[in-house]
Amino acid sequence: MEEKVIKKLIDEAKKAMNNAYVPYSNYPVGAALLTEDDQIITGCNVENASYGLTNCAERTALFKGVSEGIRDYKAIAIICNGKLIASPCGACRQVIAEFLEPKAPVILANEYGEYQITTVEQLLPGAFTPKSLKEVNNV
Ligand SMILES: O=c1ccn([C@H]2C[C@H](O)[C@@H](CO)O2)c(=O)[nH]1
Ligand SMILES: [Zn+2]
Repeated sequence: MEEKVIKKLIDEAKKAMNNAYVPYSNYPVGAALLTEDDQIITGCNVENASYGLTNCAERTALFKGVSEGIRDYKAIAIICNGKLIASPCGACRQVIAEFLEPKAPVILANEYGEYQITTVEQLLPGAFTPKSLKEVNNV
């Protein structure tokens, strides 16, 4: 990926992180998806007094995009506050694997602009995906 695009995605994820609704964890997270046609869709985590209803930043971004009719994504950047480099939870890894190719880059960043790049398949090896169901149902 071009450095310029990586930086732009991290920047947009950071802006989304500033909208995080995190009164319970105080742990804001932001995500930015790059669509196949080079649009950027962002999301933040949205918590709830009923804690288990919290929606992570990654899933917010994906559900926003899909609900707007966008299904093809080529990369995602995830950022969290502080020095720690972001790491998506298990639920988000599964949802990312639904919509991004196994080799798609996943950019994990911290607030200071430091980042590392991994892939969907490295985050969730042997993922259960739409392809798994296709082979069984022969569709
Ligand atoms: O990948 C992750 C991991 C955690 N969170 C959120 C959920 C919750 O609001 C807060 C603490 O778990 O961080 C995300 O948004 N994305
Ligand atoms: Zn998550």
